[in-house]
Amino acid sequence: TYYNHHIYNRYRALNHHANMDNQLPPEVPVAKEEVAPRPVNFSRTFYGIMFDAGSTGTRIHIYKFIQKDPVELPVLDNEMYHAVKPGLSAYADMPAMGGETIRQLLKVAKKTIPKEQWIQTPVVLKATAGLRLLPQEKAKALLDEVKEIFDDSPFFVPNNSVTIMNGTNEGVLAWVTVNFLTGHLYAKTKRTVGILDLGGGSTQITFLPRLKKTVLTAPEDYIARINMFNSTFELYTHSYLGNGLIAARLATLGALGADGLDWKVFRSSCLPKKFREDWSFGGLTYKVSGIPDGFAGYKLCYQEVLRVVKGIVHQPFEVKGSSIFYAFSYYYDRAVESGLIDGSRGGTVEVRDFKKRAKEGKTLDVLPFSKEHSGQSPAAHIAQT
Ligand SMILES: Nc1nc2c(ncn2[C@@H]2O[C@H](COP(=O)(O)OP(=O)(O)O)[C@@H](O)[C@H]2O)c(=O)[nH]1
Repeated sequence: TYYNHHIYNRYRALNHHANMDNQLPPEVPVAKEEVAPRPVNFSRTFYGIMFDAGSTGTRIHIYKFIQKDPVELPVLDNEMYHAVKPGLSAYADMPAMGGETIRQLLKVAKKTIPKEQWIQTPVVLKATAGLRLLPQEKAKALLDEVKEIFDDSPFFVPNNSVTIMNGTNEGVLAWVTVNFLTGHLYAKTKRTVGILDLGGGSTQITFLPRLKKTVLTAPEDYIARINMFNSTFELYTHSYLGNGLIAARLATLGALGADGLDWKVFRSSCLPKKFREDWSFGGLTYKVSGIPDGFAGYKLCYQEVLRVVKGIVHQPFEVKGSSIFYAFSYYYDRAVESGLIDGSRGGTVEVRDFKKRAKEGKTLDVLPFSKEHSGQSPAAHIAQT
């Protein structure tokens, strides 16, 4: 989850109907319309600590804001970022060790933020698919551990500061972020861009439908209503849990949720015949391999992947046209890895470009959306946010 200071303030005005679980610190002043007397030399520096607890890693973002004027919005002055792997969910059976990763990351915050600011600096952790995929009691044990570490820290811990963010909020916030950064977020905006976020455990699609039919024919819980600029936006959004890149690969191998992990080897024609590795995800280790005496390649792999996504992918008619989507996270990583885009500049691709690369065997990757967007594909801007 990427936070930007303007968005951060805009979130305050954003009344998200779908149970917005984001807790905002009370310190951030809301811009007021009325003109206040301007104190001389008013300048305030403040910080915020945001943990993104993803399925493949935990990241800390330490934001420094400067507010030069009490009636102006604060400006983001700096962002400090640090990440650890694996993610919290890898410690499903040893929450104390999971908590230790958070303690280590908080050390970075202590080094970055001046001591006198600690007590008013809010610290928040939002977990995504990794924890959503765990049994409830294991996820809770991890969250409780993190909460204790936050409470022991010198930072300000708001209510509900350690939670699992739901998939709807994850998709909606990514859409707000990308549209803000690309300059599409303003009153009565019509020309917005969609987002495709491929995480390790889940994948999100969010866009502002142009056709009323899209809203009317979508499953009810795929439509999120958010209030911005005194109007309501009806967004199409869905998070496919278990269809992030890593989870979908394991599902393709028939390994996700399987027993006998100690002795079973999960095989797939998506992997080279002689391939053999141990893969760890969500605290479990899976032995995976190609099919040594069988075949490997696009066609067979495609059939395997199809079995995983068949019947679960909702395909709104309007995205089959020439819609623009910003694709990031693993979409970006895989596009760079397979040579479709430049790693530092990003680029524009069509879904069929991924398909072409997969056919050429340039990448081993499973593409959960390859079926959905086949044919007339929307252009995707692959962006690193
Ligand atoms: N664009 C962007 N990608 C990120 C950020 N943090 C993590 N990622 C990417 O997210 C992917 C991993 O997703 P993760 O958060 O572990 O899985 P999730 O729990 O299913 O959302 C990788 O491709 C990371 O490079 C970020 O701040 N910005």
